[in-house]
Amino acid sequence: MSKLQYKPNDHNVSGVTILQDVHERNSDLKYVAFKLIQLDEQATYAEELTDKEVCIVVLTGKASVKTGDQLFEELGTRDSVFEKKPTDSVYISKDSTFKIAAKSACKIALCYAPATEKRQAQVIRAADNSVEHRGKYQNKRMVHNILPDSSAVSSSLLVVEVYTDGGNFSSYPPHKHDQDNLPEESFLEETYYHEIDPEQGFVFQRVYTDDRSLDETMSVEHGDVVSVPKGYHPVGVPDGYTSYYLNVMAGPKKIWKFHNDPDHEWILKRK
Ligand SMILES: O=C[C@H](O)[C@@H](O)[C@H](O)CC(=O)O
Repeated sequence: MSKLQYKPNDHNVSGVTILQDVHERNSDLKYVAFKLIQLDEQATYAEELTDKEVCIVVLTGKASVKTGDQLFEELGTRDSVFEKKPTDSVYISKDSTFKIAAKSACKIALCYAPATEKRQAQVIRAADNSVEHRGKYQNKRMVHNILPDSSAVSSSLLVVEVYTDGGNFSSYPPHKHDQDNLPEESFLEETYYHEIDPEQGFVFQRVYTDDRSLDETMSVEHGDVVSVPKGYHPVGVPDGYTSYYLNVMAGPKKIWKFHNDPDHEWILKRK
């Protein structure tokens, strides 16, 4: 299996299962870190942040989040990500503590990035997500912008979720953002947390560089994480299945300026 691909764990302690935990010590990532936790009803999970900020995304179920003297309640809008509606999230800054309490069984994504300054904790309600329908032909996909680069909420963190129906590609035509070379291109590392409906499905993801010094093509399954330290990173979805992924991006500057693979950019010119 590719070193970029992470299979889920299932070690449950006191009602909390850390399904995914990708960070700089087990990946080539220096900016982005990602956790996926599953909480049994009434279970709690707490953390102390020092030099990182976090976006807590309530993927499924209902939860509350307490940080300092702020309590964000009634978080979560769906029992499955495949209800295809935005959900609620909470942004928490560096040098903070937080505690998540599960009001129902829930799945929570913890999306981390380095923070340069202390900011106000904020709830990002589902209604605050802008929804984009991108692409045509067989590269149609829907994007929920939780923390786009235009958001003033975070210091360096970008978080989006993407839905791709069967027979389509997303993150396509292949693009990359691995050069700190604005205005041409920004440097943003990325993680993909994948879910597939129905769950026995798989999607193909390729991560590759222009010189092919990195060129990994993966069969990605439900619950897998793929790390993208650099390179192009398209996803293809077989007929009959629906793909969901949650993207976390971060780098030296919170700007998403990507560069399309010139070999494939022509597809954008079709009428
Ligand atoms: O760089 C961003 C990621 O590749 C995805 O979020 C991608 O942009 C989603 C898409 O437009 O297909």
